[in-house]
Amino acid sequence: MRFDVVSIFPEYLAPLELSLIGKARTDGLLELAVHDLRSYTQDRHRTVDDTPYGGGAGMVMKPEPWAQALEDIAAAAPPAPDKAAAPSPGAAPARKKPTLIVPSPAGEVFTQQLAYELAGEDHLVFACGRYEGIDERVLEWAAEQYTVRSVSLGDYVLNGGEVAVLAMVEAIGRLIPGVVGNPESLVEESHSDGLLEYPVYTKPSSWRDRDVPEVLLSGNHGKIAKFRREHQLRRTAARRPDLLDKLDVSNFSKTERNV
Ligand SMILES: CN1CCN(Cc2ccc(Cn3ccc4ccc(-c5n[nH]c(N)c5C#N)cc43)cc2)CC1
Repeated sequence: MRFDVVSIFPEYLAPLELSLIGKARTDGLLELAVHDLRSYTQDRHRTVDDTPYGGGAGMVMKPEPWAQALEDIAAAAPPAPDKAAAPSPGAAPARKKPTLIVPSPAGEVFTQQLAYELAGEDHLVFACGRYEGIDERVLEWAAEQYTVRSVSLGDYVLNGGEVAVLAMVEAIGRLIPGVVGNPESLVEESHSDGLLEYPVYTKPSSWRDRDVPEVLLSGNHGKIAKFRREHQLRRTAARRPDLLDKLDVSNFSKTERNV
């Protein structure tokens, strides 16, 4: 998997050099390059924005620097075969388009399911907009050589796409085999089974007069699993009832439905 990120604030992406993603890069499990959009400008002021057509507050990001950057990145990327394309005898193997993720408050919401989907891609390119956004024609033009997806981190307003890209790269990168030491820890995660995760505890077993639930010290794995499942359901019902609506509760046991 290769990640390319374009931003006018490349230093914003420095945290991706740390921790799991940083180690995965060092170990060659993934590639990640951050590009300064201003290096694709042609004027001496390195201009990336201008006033919006139709009026309105703020500035809009000019299309040309984005086109230069995205052409450069697509051209530099090693060709990935399109495994889904039917081979045609005598023709060059079909190249899979890289995916361009454009963070936006107006995008489809980023979910764990989308993280899994994107973790299966060979090449993800992230366009971090700023100001009031990127000229819409860039997304239209980019569709010739990219699969373009506008994605939102959630229903709140940020000042640009960098924070969203930090979250998305971490959520996607950790799903790449080998990045997370113990793949088991990817199985029982919030949202992986549609429920929020259960509460976790560690030593000491008694802390400031608060004890770890006895069942967790029992060694009875059946009871522990039951305790954890019940607390997943309780927590989800209390904090995210919307997730329960999406689940097929017919495969819940009677007691689970009454938790
Ligand atoms: C006329 N007005 C009408 C209101 N719009 C709305 C608006 C448009 C951009 C911005 C700032 N910004 C620029 C690039 C960029 C990328 C992602 C996000 C973002 N915010 N929240 C998420 N979950 C995000 C993600 N992912 C924000 C961004 C702020 C507010 C502006 C134009």
